[in-house]
Amino acid sequence: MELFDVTIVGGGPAGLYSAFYSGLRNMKTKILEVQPVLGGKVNIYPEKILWDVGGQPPMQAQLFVQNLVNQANTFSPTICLNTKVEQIEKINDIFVITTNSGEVHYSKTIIVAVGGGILSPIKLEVEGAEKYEMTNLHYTILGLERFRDKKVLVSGGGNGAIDWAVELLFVAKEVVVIYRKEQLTAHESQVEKLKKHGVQIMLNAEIQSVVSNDSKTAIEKVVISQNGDTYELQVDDVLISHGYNREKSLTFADDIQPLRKDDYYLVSQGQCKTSVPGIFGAGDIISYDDKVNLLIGTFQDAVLAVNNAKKYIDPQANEYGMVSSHNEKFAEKNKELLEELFCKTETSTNSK
Ligand SMILES: Cc1cc2nc3c(=O)[nH]c(=O)nc-3n(C[C@H](O)[C@H](O)[C@H](O)COP(=O)(O)OP(=O)(O)OC[C@H]3O[C@@H](n4cnc5c(N)ncnc54)[C@H](O)[C@@H]3O)c2cc1C
Repeated sequence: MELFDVTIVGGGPAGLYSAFYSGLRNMKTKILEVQPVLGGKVNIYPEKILWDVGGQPPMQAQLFVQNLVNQANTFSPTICLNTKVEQIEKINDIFVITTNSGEVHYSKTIIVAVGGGILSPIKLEVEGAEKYEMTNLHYTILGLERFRDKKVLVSGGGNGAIDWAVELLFVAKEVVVIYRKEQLTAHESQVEKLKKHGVQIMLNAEIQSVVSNDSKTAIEKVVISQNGDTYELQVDDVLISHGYNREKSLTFADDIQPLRKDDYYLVSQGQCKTSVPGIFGAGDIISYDDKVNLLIGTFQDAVLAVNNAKKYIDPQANEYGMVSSHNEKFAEKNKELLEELFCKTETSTNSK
């Protein structure tokens, strides 16, 4: 039986930063992630340019994930992909974690970082729509270039849909947005951008059916109902952003049920502690007053969760860790990085 100090359930931003910080605090760390890749729901929007992560230049989400994964690997945690945690129980002070394949993992503490659970996009409820998923019906943007000079219909009015519509403005020939409600619910500044570009926004509107092209391989027209009327719209591509179904996969044994909100989010008892000693939470899964689910918040949660896990294992441990970058663990790495930097500066000076 290999016993870990911390087992992190979920390899999204909260889990990845927890792994980094846990290594910094000398804890033997493991990440269990259900998907074949790390990064969590940032993988839903790989092309999006992130502007709101403190101190980071604007960068595409896929690069941000790569940076997070590299940082998480700094102290070489054990990482198990394709591993869905199904049940957590506590036996003789050790957490016993069972996965979908029947494997069992053992840990002194747990950090639950499962975000919104296992997400899958809510599909377009139109007969036969699924057969166009291989061609021009999309539930995410994987490569903006694909939409160059196309007429794209975006269905949805929340942040996800409107962020995509704004990105498409730079490549698509035309963007049309339809939304079933009276008002778009996305950030005002993004909605403003659409309006400035003269994007057609149809409210109180829904896709009623789709009409395929002659070869029946792709959607050619979309039939839209709006306020009792019906319209046909010629399209090249259809992008659906109707939210996500969430699988509440993770269960806890009866004697270690953390306090939950809405039967799902773990209610924070302060400092990312849950109501069960030894189980901590970080990122979108943890709920407290005025919580905003953003990337920056996941990092602070992760630090608190890890520091409390450390304290749980070793009550004598320094309560708040240390100013991270002053940690002596970086001394050797700093030397290497500074030498590299010095070499680069020398080479560029010599070549002038
Ligand atoms: C469309 C969209 C755009 C966004 N844009 C921004 C933005 O511009 N700026 C910003 O700051 N934030 C943005 N966010 C929010 C940000 O992505 C989240 O706050 C962040 O990803 C939360 O990280 P997390 O690690 O808590 O959860 P997640 O990213 O959800 O990661 C949780 C991980 O846990 C795994 N998991 C779940 N259940 C299990 C299980 N039982 N066993 C094993 N693994 C499991 C999941 O597969 C996933 O990898 C956006 C979110 C969305 C949906």
